[in-house]
Amino acid sequence: MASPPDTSKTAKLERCNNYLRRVNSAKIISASSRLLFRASILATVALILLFTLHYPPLLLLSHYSANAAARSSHRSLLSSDVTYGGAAWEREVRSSATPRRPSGLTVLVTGAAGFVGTHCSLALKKRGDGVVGLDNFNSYYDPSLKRARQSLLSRHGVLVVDGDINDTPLLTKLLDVVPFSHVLHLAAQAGVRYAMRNPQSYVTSNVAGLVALLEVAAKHADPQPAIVWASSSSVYGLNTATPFSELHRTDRPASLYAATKKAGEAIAHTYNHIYGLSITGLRFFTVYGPWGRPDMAYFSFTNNILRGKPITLFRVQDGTAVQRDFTYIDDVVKGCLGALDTAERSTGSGGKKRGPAQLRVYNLGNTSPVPVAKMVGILEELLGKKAKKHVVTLPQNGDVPYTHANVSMAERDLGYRATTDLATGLKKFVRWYVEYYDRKSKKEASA
Ligand SMILES: O=C(O)[C@H]1O[C@H](OP(=O)(O)OP(=O)(O)OC[C@H]2O[C@@H](n3ccc(=O)[nH]c3=O)[C@H](O)[C@@H]2O)[C@H](O)[C@@H](O)[C@H]1O
Repeated sequence: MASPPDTSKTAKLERCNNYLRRVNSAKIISASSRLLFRASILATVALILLFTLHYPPLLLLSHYSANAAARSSHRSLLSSDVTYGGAAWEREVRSSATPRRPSGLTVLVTGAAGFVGTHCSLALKKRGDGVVGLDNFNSYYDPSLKRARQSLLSRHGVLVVDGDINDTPLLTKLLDVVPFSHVLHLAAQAGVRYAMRNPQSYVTSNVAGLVALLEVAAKHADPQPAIVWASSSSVYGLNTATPFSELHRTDRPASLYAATKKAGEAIAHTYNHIYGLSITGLRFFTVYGPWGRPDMAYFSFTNNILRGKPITLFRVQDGTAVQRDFTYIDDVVKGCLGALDTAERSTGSGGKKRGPAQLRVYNLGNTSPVPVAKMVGILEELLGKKAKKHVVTLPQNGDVPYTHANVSMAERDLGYRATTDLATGLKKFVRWYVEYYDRKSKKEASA
C-alpha cells in the first residue's frame, strides 16, 4: 500500500502563503480604505466649498422657516435679502405695517413688487396706511424691474419681504408679527398665453398659493384679516353677452389662466362659507400703465417698435378686430382701495366661523373696448415710429376676441369710476418707459 504523501511541508507553505495573502490583502484593504476615507473627506470639503460659493445665504445666514423648497422654486438663492425672522426683521415688518393716520388700515400686499401690487402699496402708504409687501421675485419677466419697484417702495417706507405665498411658515410668521386688518392678494402667475407653455406655474401660484394664504388667514390669523384679491376678466371666457356683468356665466374659461382664476373664485366661496373669511374678488380688465408688465402687448409692442422689430397682431377668424377693455392702472388702484375700504370684517377665529361673512366679486374695467390695432396706432404716434405689423388669425392660444366690462356694481359699492382713456394712459406709460430705460442704460454704461 502506498504511503500517503507527506503534505506537512506543503501544508506549512500553504498556511504561510495564506497568512501572507491575508496580511497583504489586509494592508491593501486598510490602505485603500485610508485612501477612500481621505478622498471622501476631500470630496465633502470640496462639496461644502462649492455649496458655500453657490448658496452663501443658506449656510452663512440664519434662516427662518423649514419650507425652503417652496421658496427656492421661484427665486434666486443668491439674492442677499433672503433672511427673515429675528428681532431686527420683526421690527422692520412692524414699522412698515404701522399706519400713520388714525384708523388706518394694516395691509399685507402679496405680489407687492408686481405691477398692480407696487401701485397699490404706494397709494396705501401715501394715504397713511401700514403696508408690508411679499413677493417671490420670480423670473417670469425681468426680475430687475421688480427689484426697481422694490427700491421705489423702500424709498416710500414699504418693506417687501422676499418670499413665496406657498411658504406657510413665512405667512404664519408674518401674520403672527402683525395683526393685519386686510390682505390685498395680488401675487399670481399672470399671462393668458404663457399658460400653454408652463401650466404648472398657474396651479402653483393661483390655486395652491391662494389656498395656502387662505388657510393661514382662516385658521391661524387672529383677528382674521379681510381678503381682497385679483381675479380676472378672463373668467368670462367664451361668454358672448356684453358688456360682461358679474351676473353672466363664467363656467367656460378659454385658457388655463382663466380656469385657475375661476377656481380661485370657487375657493374663495369655500373659505367664506366654512371659515367666515370676508373675501372680495376683483376682475381686472387688461390693466396697463407706468411700471407695467413687459409680457403684456402694449409693453412688448413699445419695445419692438422702438427697436424696429416686427410685432404680431391677432385678428379674429371672421376678419374682425381683437378688442380689449384696456384699463389704466390709477383707475384700478382706486378700485382696489375702494374694495379694501368697504370690506367688512371676517367673522371667524381660530378656524371657526362665528357668523355669515361678506363675499363679493366686481369687474374693474374701463367700459370702452379698443381694437388692439388702434392701441398700436396710438403707440406709433407717441413713439414717432411705425410698427412692422405681422397680422395673423388668432391662434388657439387661450385668447378671447373681445372684453368689455360692465362696472355698475363696482360704481355702486366701491365708488369706482374709470376716468382715463387709452390715449391718455398710454402717453403716461410711454413717458415712464423712455425715462426708465434711459436711466437704466446710463446706469449700466457707467457701471
Ligand atoms: O384682463 C385680464 O384678465 C388679463 O389681461 C391681460 O391679458 P390680455 O388681455 O391678453 O393682455 P395682453 O397680453 O396685453 O394682450 C392684449 C391684446 O393684445 C393681443 N395680442 C397680444 C400679443 C400679441 O403678440 N399680439 C396681440 O395681438 C391679445 O390678443 C389681446 O387682445 C393680462 O396679461 C392677464 O394677466 C390678465 O390680467
